[in-house]
Amino acid sequence: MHDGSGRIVVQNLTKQFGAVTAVQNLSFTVEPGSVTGFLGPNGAGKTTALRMLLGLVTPTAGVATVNGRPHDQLGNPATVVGSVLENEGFHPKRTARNHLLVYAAAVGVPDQRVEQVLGLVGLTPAANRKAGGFSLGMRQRLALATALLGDPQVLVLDEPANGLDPEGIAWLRTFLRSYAQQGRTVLVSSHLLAEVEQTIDQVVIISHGMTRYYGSLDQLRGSQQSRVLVQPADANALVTALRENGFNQVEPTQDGRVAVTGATTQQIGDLASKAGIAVYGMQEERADLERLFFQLTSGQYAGSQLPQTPQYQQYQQPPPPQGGWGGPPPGGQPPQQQGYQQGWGGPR
Ligand SMILES: Nc1ncnc2c1ncn2[C@@H]1O[C@H](COP(=O)(O)OP(=O)(O)OP(=O)(O)O)[C@@H](O)[C@H]1O
Repeated sequence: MHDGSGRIVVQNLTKQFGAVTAVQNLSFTVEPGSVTGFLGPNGAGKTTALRMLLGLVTPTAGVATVNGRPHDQLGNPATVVGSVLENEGFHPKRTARNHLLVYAAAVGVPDQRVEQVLGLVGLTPAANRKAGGFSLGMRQRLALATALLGDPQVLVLDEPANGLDPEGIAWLRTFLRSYAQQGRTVLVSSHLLAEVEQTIDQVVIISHGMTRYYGSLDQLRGSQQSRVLVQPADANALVTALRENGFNQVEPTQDGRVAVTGATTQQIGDLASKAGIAVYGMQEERADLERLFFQLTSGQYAGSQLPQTPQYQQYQQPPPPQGGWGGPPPGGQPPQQQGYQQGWGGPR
């Protein structure tokens, strides 16, 4: 059984491997009922952070808890947190069902649970096949089935989309969302925002072992000011009219259009109509999340300091454990930038 809420709290977590600081003062909170992406480029410190959360690596400083307790104080951890950290080797000659039966006995759940988890991950038809002949995608499903044996409140998955075909990714997306909708906590790492963008609602972005941003994906998206590209009959007249009405972020483009930031299509349309300027089309540019993700994390490869985009201040304090998804720290403007990360395998 799981007690408490399934909340994950990471506070000032640090891991030093000799001269290498893999994780540096990392703080974030993951609330139940949502899918949270744990994002960062390769080497950002994702796996190390997840391993500390799962009690596999001892922190140099700081603490990571589930339901307010470090992993080693969870009692029977398999019933609280299920994880898939890396592509652990399954015994190649053992069938999927037998593999699960062995682990079911180890975590103290009845054999019937094996049939349930096989069904949950869509592996029932392959239950009697040997894991040695499985594709990467099937091995990932088997790893997930193993993590689900204890019916955990919290799921922690490191790069779960690796090796899955588009159908598998769509399946995983639906599975994780419905898992979270049951009030459970899902934390999924990835180094590709696009891979998890449609699955997650919350995001923790790390780079250089530090949190760069955490909060809602919508808020991150909303922080990117979108532009409207307007095709008017008279570009100069529209620029003048917009500026006269207080819209100063207005630029004519080389193809005769006008790029407007900070105004809605309705505001622009109304204003053009009042000024008697015909408008033949308007196109709203979507916020480019990928670009923002790159901006937040690229310093890692450039060897530079944290990006200092004005609207992203360096994140200083973890938010209080309660009060939703971290979001920006109190008083801060969204999104907050701080210092920074990710695998699959069976139970520990
Ligand atoms: N056992 C270890 N000994 C020394 N350095 C380590 C060890 N484990 C990780 N590191 C280093 O810590 C940093 C973070 O590694 P980590 O594997 O946590 O990053 P990651 O974000 O998971 O990367 P990836 O996406 O490539 O798996 C890297 O520089 C890595 O080389």
